[in-house]
Amino acid sequence: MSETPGIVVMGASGRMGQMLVREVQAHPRMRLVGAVERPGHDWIGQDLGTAMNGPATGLRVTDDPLEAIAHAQGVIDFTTPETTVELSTLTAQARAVHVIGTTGLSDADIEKLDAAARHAVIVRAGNMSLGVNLLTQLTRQVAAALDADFDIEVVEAHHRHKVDAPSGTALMLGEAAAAGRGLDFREAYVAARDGITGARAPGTIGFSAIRGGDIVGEHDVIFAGAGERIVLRHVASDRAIFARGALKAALWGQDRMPGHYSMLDVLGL
Ligand SMILES: NC(=O)C1=CN([C@@H]2O[C@H](COP(=O)(O)OP(=O)(O)OC[C@H]3O[C@@H](n4cnc5c(N)ncnc54)[C@H](OP(=O)(O)O)[C@@H]3O)[C@@H](O)[C@H]2O)C=CC1
Ligand SMILES: O=C(O)C1=N[C@H](C(=O)O)C[C@H](O)C1
Repeated sequence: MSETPGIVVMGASGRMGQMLVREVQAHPRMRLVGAVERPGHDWIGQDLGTAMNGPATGLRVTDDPLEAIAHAQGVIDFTTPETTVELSTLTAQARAVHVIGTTGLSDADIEKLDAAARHAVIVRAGNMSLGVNLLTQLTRQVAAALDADFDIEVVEAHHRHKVDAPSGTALMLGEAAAAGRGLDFREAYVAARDGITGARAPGTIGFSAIRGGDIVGEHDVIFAGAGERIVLRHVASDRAIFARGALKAALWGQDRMPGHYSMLDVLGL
């Protein structure tokens, strides 16, 4: 294994992309070897540091992921579902660890990632933070401990720019609750209530999404019974928690067997 793996950041100008660039640059056991943006983006051809309003780094932003990945051991990708799926074939060819934070992936997208993971290491999670991954385990335990009289609802809040709902984290928490309670997640899933919905169906898990301002990410798992309510909550106030998890995943993935892993594998939870 390389002592200091070379890392490429996809979507380098994004909210997560810029955070990831800073974290990789500051990491004592990583080297930033590439920064990729979409074709036509203003940053293409610019020095990455200058584009980020800082000192020059000598690294130019490219729109050619293949060129960027050629000499990398890891790619950290918080972009869009289309970009992530296309990239997975390139990372598999290059045998680079592909760390995926992108959410909003369809079942068909995930099947394509499974195919790429036959040849390369993919670590994917809708939330890379330690706190949320621990919360999934707690959610599973609480769902298993409480009887079916406790209705399960997941409420999430994010900034106004977020394009997918429910969030990837909400889905992780809902899946954990379904597993704990022995429910089929797809059958239990209820994501929208509007108008005359009828009374709440037993055995369902409801999802509600709030969008506004600059909320980084907040998630409640509510277990609502008769006369009492348990609320498990995670509040993210700094995107660095996601970036640090992603860096940990990129290091953990070095020299692993090909496979489609999660942050639970990385964190040993
Ligand atoms: N798993 C986790 O822990 C977390 C996951 N996320 C997820 O990460 C994703 C990104 O979030 P966020 O950073 O807020 O979003 P942004 O829109 O700020 O960033 C996405 C970046 O990807 C760029 N991009 C789009 N297409 C391509 C392409 N073909 N090649 C290279 N770059 C491309 C975008 O460029 P342009 O804007 O010009 O299109 C943009 O700069 C979302 O799915 C979000 O839900 C976010 C935080 C934590
Ligand atoms: O888009 C975001 O910002 C976030 N997305 C992830 C999600 O969909 O859960 C993780 C985090 O909540 C921030």
